[in-house]
Amino acid sequence: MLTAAKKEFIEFMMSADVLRFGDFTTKSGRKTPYFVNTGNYKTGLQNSRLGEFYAALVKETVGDQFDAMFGPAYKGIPLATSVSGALARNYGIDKPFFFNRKEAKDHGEGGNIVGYKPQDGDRVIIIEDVITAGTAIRETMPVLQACADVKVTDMFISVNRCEVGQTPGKTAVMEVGEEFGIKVHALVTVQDIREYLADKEEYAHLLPLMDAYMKQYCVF
Ligand SMILES: O=P(O)(O)OC[C@H]1O[C@H](OP(=O)(O)OP(=O)(O)O)[C@H](O)[C@@H]1O
Ligand SMILES: O=C(O)c1cc(=O)[nH]c(=O)[nH]1
Repeated sequence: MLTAAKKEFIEFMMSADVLRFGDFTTKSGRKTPYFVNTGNYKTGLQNSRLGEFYAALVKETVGDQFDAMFGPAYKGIPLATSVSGALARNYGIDKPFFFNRKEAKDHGEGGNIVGYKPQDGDRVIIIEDVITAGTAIRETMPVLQACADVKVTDMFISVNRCEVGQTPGKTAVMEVGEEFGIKVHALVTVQDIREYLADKEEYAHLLPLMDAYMKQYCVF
C-alpha cells in the first residue's frame, strides 16, 4: 500500500531527478523504463533528508542492534555516511561506518577498506541504493568476509525492484535472504512506484511500459 511516507519518498526521489523514466539498461543488462540514480543527489539538504528517510527505517527495524554500517562503492559511500549522521542526530544511535575502494590502494594507508575496521563477531548492516538481479551484493559479500568474521544481518535500500535473481521464480531479495541470511528492507518497491504513477493522469503513458517490464522481470 502506498502510504503517505512512501509517497513522500517517491516525490523526494523524483524532485531530485533520482527516479527517472525513459530508456535505461541495468547492470544485469535489462532494458528498463525506470531507473534510480542516487548519484543525482547533489545538495547538502538532499543528502541530509535522504539520510533521515533511511535512518527512520533503520530505527524502526533494527534500532541500535548492530555494530557498524557498510556502504558499498561507489553509491553506497555517501548513503552510509548520510545515514550514520541522521541516526546519530535524530535517534542518538551513534555507530561507526566504513566503505570499500573498488581498486585497492598500494601507498599511504593502503588497502581497500576506509573508515571503521570491522572486528570478528560484528553485526554489520549494509546501506545501498537498489537491488536488481543481486550481482552487486554478491560482489560485496566477499569484500566484507575478507575484513573479519562479521555477520551481515540487514540491508537497507531505496527501491526494491522485486526482480528475478539467478533462479526462475525467486527474486534477488529472496536469494540474498537464503544465501546470506540477510533481511532486506526497502523504503519503497516497484509496486509503490507503479501505484504512485497510476494515481496521476500525467503519468498514464508510463503504465504500459512499467507493466510490460514488471511482467517480464518481477516476481511477487
Ligand atoms: O542487484 P544488481 O543487479 O547488482 O544491481 C544493482 C546495483 O548495481 C549498481 O551498482 P554498480 O555496481 O553499478 O555500482 P556503482 O555504485 O559504482 O554505480 C547499483 O548501484 C546497485 O548497487
Ligand atoms: O540494476 C541496476 O544496475 C540499477 C538499477 C537502478 O534502478 N539504479 C541503479 O543505479 N542501478
